[in-house]
Amino acid sequence: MNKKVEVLPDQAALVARALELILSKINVAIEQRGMFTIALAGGSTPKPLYEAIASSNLPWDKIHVFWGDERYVPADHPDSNEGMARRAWLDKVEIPASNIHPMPTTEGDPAISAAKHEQQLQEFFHCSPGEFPALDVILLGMGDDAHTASLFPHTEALKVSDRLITVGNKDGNPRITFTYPFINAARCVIFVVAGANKKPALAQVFAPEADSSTYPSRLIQPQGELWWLLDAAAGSGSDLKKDEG
Ligand SMILES: O=C1O[C@H](COP(=O)(O)O)[C@@H](O)[C@H](O)[C@H]1O
Repeated sequence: MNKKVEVLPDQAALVARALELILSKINVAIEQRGMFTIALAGGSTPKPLYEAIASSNLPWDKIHVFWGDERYVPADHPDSNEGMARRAWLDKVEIPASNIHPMPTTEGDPAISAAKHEQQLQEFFHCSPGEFPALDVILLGMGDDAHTASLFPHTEALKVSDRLITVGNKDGNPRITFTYPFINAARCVIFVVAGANKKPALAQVFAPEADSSTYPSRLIQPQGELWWLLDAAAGSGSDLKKDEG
């Protein structure tokens, strides 16, 4: 793993740096493999980043978009991660509909939806059950409880290591989420974290010893690059262990 930590002065600088990094990964992936695959985060932090990506002139037909987690609601629900990304980015650009790969959420049973998406991913990446394909970029946020994607503290999803997709649990409400080994198979994982409320969780995620079940973002140790992009409110003044690898 090659880990880099950057603390940016404010949210605008955070968005600009994340955009720069993603654009460079798009160029490399398309040059080397002819397409770029990215999984998006939900929540509030990435919205301005998605708006910035939408303003970029990109080869949309070569870009495939997935989600790292989803709330178990239809895409037109205000809580939907897919809905947020569509409004901020995907509805504004000429990306083919077949390049957008949302997590299914309308089957009435989250376990069925998770299994369906697992199969969709296996078909897209031409992989067998038990294989973990590598996305070019997985974008992640982190909650103030140190959850990432929908891998919440002390939930069953944290124990799932034989699948790409599982059912998450946020205070009794189901979510659909990438499993941690699937995230760890990525070529590049980028955390984008903003706000002073994330500071205590970050200190535990970066501590030499702490419990991964209590602080699930600790499980994210990808084979490829790991970037932690923090705004000053989240990252300044902390004794964060910086770059490794
Ligand atoms: O519920 C979620 O929260 C996390 C963190 O969101 P943020 O608004 O605090 O950045 C997010 O990464 C995840 O995708 C989302 O479903």
